[in-house]
Amino acid sequence: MNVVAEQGNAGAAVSAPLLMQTEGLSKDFPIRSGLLSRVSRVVKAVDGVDLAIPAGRTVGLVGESGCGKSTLGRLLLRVLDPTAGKINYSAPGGDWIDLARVPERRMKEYRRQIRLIFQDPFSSLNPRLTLGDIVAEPLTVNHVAGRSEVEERVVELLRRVGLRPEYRHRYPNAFSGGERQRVGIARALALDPRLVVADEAVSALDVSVRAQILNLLKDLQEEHELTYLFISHDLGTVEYMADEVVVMYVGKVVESGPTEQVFGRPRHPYTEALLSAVPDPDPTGERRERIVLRGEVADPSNVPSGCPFHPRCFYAQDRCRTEVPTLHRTDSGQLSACHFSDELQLRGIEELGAA
Ligand SMILES: Nc1ncnc2c1ncn2[C@@H]1O[C@H](COP(=O)(O)OP(=O)(O)OP(=O)(O)O)[C@@H](O)[C@H]1O
Repeated sequence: MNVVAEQGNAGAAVSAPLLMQTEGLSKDFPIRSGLLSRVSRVVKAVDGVDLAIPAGRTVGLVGESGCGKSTLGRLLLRVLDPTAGKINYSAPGGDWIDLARVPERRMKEYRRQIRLIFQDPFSSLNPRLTLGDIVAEPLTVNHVAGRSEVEERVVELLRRVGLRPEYRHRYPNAFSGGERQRVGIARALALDPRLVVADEAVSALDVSVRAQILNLLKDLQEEHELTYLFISHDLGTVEYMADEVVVMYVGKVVESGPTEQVFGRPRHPYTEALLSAVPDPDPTGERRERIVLRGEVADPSNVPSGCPFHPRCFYAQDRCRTEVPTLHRTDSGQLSACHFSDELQLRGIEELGAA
């Protein structure tokens, strides 16, 4: 196992110690049908993923809906149990622990260190709880603070995320989307985590509110040396947030590397197509050249032969239909799972007209 991400996920020197590194991580969902409930097909939601997350950095995880991003995020804190693979985690004492093999009763300790932020932090919460109760819940459930201390911590957490402490007596329905997400962040921070998995955390917010929340996440990262796995289908947001980016297609990583490099000069046709679909920030500007993604994301229970992207790829050759490409280092340093990664002249975000 690499303990230092000299080459990141990635390519260019990142030289930060790793906080987490998965090896061959996979998650199958068996689908049962019929009277006897037999397994009729298996959805390969995450399929052999090696993901390196450097400490104190942000790794962006992108791909269309259904590519396995959320499943991968949930595997990291064992909300879901993996079917195969390792989740190597650098614990506070410096030991490497394979979270995939930690018994469920011991996961509580690690789930304090790895927290999840959702799109709607209130969807699973009791609407009759006040904001203060909601932020306090991780503290009381984990018995990390006494009654009076909890109150103090809640006030401090609300301040930290830019909410007025007196809001703690109010109920969630009194708050805007941005305020609700600030509460979600306060809850995630309550236990002083080391890794935060943010799953579409700003996707439902208006553009101006989204920018405020992204900046808050960046400030908190600096203050608390946080590490983020930032999951989003919005490449513009990922470009702003992430040091490194990992592109997933049908459960597999198809490209990864430093964000500037991957978005500036992609080495996989799927990344190029995703970039061409980023909305143009200047509506009066020249129309962006669009590489329309043909068809739908492949069915993860019936993955096409050869390269899983070949039925949608404009550059596909015979070889792509039969031979599965492996993730390899390209001549520019990033990783790509395209047979023709070094030959194709794919366009980056500027050439496509987004910058
Ligand atoms: N519990 C489940 N049972 C069966 N299939 C599932 C389950 N959870 C996810 N899947 C399937 O696994 C695949 C990956 O889903 P996942 O939600 O991880 O993708 P995603 O990239 O996060 O997309 P989205 O942004 O829409 O959530 C999809 O085909 C999805 O239908």
